Amino acid sequence: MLQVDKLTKFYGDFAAIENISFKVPEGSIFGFVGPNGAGKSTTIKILATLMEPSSGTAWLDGIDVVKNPRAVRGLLGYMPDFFGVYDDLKVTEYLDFYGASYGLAPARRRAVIPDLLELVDLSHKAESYVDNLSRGMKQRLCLARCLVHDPKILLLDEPASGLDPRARVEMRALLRELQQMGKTILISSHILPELAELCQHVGIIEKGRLVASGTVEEIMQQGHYRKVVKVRLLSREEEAAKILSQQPAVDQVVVSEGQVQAGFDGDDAALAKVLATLVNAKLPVISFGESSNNLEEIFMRVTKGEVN
Ligand SMILES: Nc1ncnc2c1ncn2[C@@H]1O[C@H](COP(=O)(O)OP(=O)(O)OP(=O)(O)O)[C@@H](O)[C@H]1O
Repeated sequence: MLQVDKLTKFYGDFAAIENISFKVPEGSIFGFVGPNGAGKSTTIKILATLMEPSSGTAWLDGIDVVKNPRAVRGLLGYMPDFFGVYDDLKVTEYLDFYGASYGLAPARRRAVIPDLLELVDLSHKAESYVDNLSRGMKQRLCLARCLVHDPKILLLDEPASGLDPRARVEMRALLRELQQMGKTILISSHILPELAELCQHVGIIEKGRLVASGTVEEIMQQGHYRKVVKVRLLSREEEAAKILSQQPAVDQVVVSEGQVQAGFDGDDAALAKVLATLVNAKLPVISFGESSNNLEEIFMRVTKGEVN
């Protein structure tokens, strides 16, 4: 469990973050979303004990990051948003170096490194020089490095930045695997749809302030966001649009690009009734679902200052 309480950080007179509070339940993935310069890296560096806050604090597994940074370090794995240069260091040597830094005995390091390389799919690169790896491979190696001491909590600052679509999918799969291994994960990103799919909880930060946090569902309730429902049909879209606009909790029905889209303000049971109505009218429905871009829509509205 990770708990952040009224965290504030000034650089001189400038407040990079102000009064940030949120909780990440044990074993869950928390998406920390915000535009460039919003204060994500500053927050993560404080959690990683690399920087002290001006006020407020955070607890990792109940341990205060300000009062007891040494104890916290053993619990966390931190992946920064950029890499250093590692001349003449092979992949295995790199992990061995980090293992030694964490105080792992040589025998333990020899046992753990092949497992880590297998986890991040780099076994075939064990004897390659780090500088010769592709960007995606370097990101995965950096993730392996965070895991060398088997931390409970991972703080990942834009782990998918600069990756191509395939490498992003692979990174997501890897993060899911780590969650299944029981890790609690905080991941920052501005790639919103991919976070919506991966994270159970999100926090949206803008200009140093947390403007929304909770599950995507909770954020939608807090801000009175409507869901967006999309329906694809073989034909008779106009008829479907008419039926939809007569349903309670449905508004702003539009037909575009062969599908019907509508705003919807209700729970899952109400949504199931809407689908049943379309099917009972014998409309040829191919697919019916909520927009996968909900988080993106929320983010755009929240950071435009339309709410809060
Ligand atoms: N050492 C520093 N001294 C002064 N200002 C800083 C320092 N580090 C960061 N800032 C400023 O604090 C604000 C927050 O920066 P931070 O790096 O935390 O944002 P971020 O959300 O991680 O952005 P990005 O996604 O671009 O990394 C920015 O305005 C940045 O310019």
